Amino acid sequence: MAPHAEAEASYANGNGHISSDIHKDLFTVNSPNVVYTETEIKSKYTYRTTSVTKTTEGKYVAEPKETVYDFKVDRKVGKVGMMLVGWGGNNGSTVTAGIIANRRGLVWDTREGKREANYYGSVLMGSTIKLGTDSKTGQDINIPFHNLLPMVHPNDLVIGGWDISSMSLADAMDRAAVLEPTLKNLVRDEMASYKPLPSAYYPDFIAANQEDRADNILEGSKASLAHVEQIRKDIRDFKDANGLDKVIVLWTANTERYADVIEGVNDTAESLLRSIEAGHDEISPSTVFAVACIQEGSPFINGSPQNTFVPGAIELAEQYGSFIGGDDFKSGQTKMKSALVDFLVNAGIKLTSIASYNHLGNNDGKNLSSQKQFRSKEISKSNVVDDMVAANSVLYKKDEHPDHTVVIKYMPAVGDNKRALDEYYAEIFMGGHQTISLFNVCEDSLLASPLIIDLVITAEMMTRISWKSHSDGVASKDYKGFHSVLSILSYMLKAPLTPPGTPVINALAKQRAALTNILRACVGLEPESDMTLEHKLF
Ligand SMILES: NC(=O)c1ccc[n+]([C@@H]2O[C@H](COP(=O)([O-])OP(=O)(O)OC[C@H]3O[C@@H](n4cnc5c(N)ncnc54)[C@H](O)[C@@H]3O)[C@@H](O)[C@H]2O)c1
Ligand SMILES: O=P([O-])([O-])O[C@@H]1[C@@H](O)[C@H](O)[C@@H](O)[C@H](O)[C@@H]1O
Repeated sequence: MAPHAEAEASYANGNGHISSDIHKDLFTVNSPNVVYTETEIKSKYTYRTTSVTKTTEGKYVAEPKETVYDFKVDRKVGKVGMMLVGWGGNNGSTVTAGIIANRRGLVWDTREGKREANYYGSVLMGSTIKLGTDSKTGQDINIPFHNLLPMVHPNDLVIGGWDISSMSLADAMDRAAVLEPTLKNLVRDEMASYKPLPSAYYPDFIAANQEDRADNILEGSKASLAHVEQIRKDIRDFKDANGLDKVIVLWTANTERYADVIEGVNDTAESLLRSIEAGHDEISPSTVFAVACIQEGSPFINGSPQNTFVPGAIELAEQYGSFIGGDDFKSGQTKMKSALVDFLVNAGIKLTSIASYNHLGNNDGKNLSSQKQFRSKEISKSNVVDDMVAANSVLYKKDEHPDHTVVIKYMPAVGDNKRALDEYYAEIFMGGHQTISLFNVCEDSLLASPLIIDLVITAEMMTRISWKSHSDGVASKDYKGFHSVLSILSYMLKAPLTPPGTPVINALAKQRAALTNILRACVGLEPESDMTLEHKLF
């Protein structure tokens, strides 16, 4: 029986697809540095970098460096829960319906004909990576990204969550007006059975125009230990009720205003916990969720632009060894920007102006029509070019950067189908100019939902990867997890959160390469190289 078919027989879990360790069935790495056991993949990996020193004459000395790591991957994925904050929103209801449709292999009628459930737009479920080259023909061998390591299949995710709106997921799906009625009707019964848990609602953090939705809230309009404990209990109850091994929590609720970072209030783990107990009004619902998840040991990801992870929250995550990640899904206009700016600047074209306008008519747009909430989004949408510009001292003097403006308008008529209009203006050879004008219709929730899946799958995977380093040829004693701040998630995010003091990378290609190559290293494979010397040196 073909290995894949064998896998089908041994892993089909009643949903008609292979779950658990798909990796084991598609490829193995034949290397003295990689060991497979029933429960683990262990690899010894040499990380090669170049250390650069500047001389007194202003020259550089480049020195190749090697660091040896041991990686260990737990092959047992287990049963995974995904709890969404803002579950009844456009993204929350859409991703839930999408997973149900995929799990059941649904096909529905549309004006353009029949459509099948898919995971398009998910980098893990919809794209491939180059495993290597064929030993005989030299041709690239590309495999589905999700086969690189054991990953939870989204069809297996058990979904729950919270919302300040009490609407069932079926009614929320109708309110969202994202999916075709023919599809909605196929998932309606299951969606109607889903009811969001009541949530923490502090009116000052989101637009006043959201108040009419807030009929499903916990008692108290400011941070409190009671809210933290209730959220922790909700996670435990969800885990117990569904026999889960772990729960990943993701914020897809409304964009909040920025919280002021205040010494003695939220600048340290201790001050943050004290402020929550005191009901300080500068502690946001999203930070309360982050604290609850950190203390419960559930990875927490922020899909919105606000500064949920105030310094105290990051310190708390480090103290607990819990994973956090964010901020703000990178779904459409900004995703395009992070690819286009990378291309232009790295082609030696001097981008001098970026005008980003968009209008949309969903509830997110309604919330963003309030200045304080828009400001959170403006920040995350504006900073995305900083690293690419700063890296090119040929085009830009120190602190020089393109003009960059971000405009978002609320236009109810277009609903979830955001219209993004961008103009990129650049200087080219000998005083010439290049003007690129883009009109990009982004069906926002259909672009964001696959990112939610990628963020949750990756965060879960990181809970099963540990490492230790070698010094003078001797490996350190114990394995440990990656840093609490999961910067590996940056490909899916506009404003990637990184460990304090480490650089932020926004260039889309670099972000995907980091995700790919870190996971390749976990099975002892070298970084993906497009040198193809084998096709040049012969
Ligand atoms: N393409 C995209 O859709 C995209 C891209 C990047 C970021 N985002 C961000 O994702 C978030 C969700 O987007 P959406 O289109 O689903 O918005 P939405 O307004 O449809 O959904 C947000 C949901 O959160 C709920 N909510 C608000 N405060 C809450 C709280 N304290 N606790 C629990 N629930 C709460 C609301 O009732 C609503 O149901 C927004 O912050 C948005 O900026 C979306
Ligand atoms: O990801 P992206 O398309 O650049 O940005 C989007 C904005 O253009 C949109 O106005 C906002 O409502 C979405 O939440 C999202 O942030």
